[in-house]
Amino acid sequence: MEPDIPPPALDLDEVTVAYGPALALENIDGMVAPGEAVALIGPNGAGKSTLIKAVLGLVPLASGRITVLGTTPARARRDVAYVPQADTLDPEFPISVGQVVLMGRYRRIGWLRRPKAADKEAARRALEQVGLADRARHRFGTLSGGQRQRVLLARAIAAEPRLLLLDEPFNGVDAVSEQALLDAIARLKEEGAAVVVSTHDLALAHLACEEVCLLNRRQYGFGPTNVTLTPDRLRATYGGHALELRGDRVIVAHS
Ligand SMILES: Nc1ncnc2c1ncn2[C@@H]1O[C@H](COP(=O)(O)OP(=O)(O)OP(=O)(O)O)[C@@H](O)[C@H]1O
Repeated sequence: MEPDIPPPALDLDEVTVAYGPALALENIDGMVAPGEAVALIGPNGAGKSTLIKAVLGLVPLASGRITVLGTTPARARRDVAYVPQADTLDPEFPISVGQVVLMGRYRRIGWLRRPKAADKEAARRALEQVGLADRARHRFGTLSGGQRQRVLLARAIAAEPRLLLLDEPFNGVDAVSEQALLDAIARLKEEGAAVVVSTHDLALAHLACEEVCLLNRRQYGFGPTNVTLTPDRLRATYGGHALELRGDRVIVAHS
């Protein structure tokens, strides 16, 4: 008998998305294996968030196909976690850090059931993994932006995802939070989860991602980071936008 080969965590097949008459994404093609991370890199408005929303099944495709964990985005949803940009959760919302993380369990336990001891333990461990175990009782809104981002990552970790989607998680976070985020991504990959991260931070792509997808409505490259993330390809992707190149490595790309 053939050994069972796990399906790709994510398979993009000629993915095209339109908002009315305007194409936001055109013919995006690529694959992410379990245990691997891909960085989505491109200027503002390139379609990175749109691609993440399409993988979540939140925007319809004009053509092409997205397969998540061997099935449709809607069917795979339970095994997919999403970390939005930290400023999308109202910091004034009167909820504790522990409660935010516990929300990650609800897709598994159902919104109407009470969390069990195992769920609370999973939430506690997730918070520990992002280095914020001592903040469980603090109000979410009292944390710094970087700490809030880590809490949202802990919520995603608590969901035990097989595919994790992160939308610009390193925007404006402090060095400690950045390292905590990198460590948590590394651990998830070790456990076999795949990670998709949209970012402007090219150093992060080099550090954490085996693959990159260069995006500006259409695809300017999708492949192993060390051969795909070249200055020439980046210039093409960013068009007229400013790039900061140090030596032959691109450290920061502004847009
Ligand atoms: N709901 C929408 N309706 C119409 N157009 C949209 C909608 N959402 C995004 N767009 C447009 O689609 C394009 C891609 O936007 P998207 O937010 O996916 O880019 P992005 O790469 O994530 O940018 P950013 O880095 O600024 O978040 C942009 O031109 C944007 O204006």
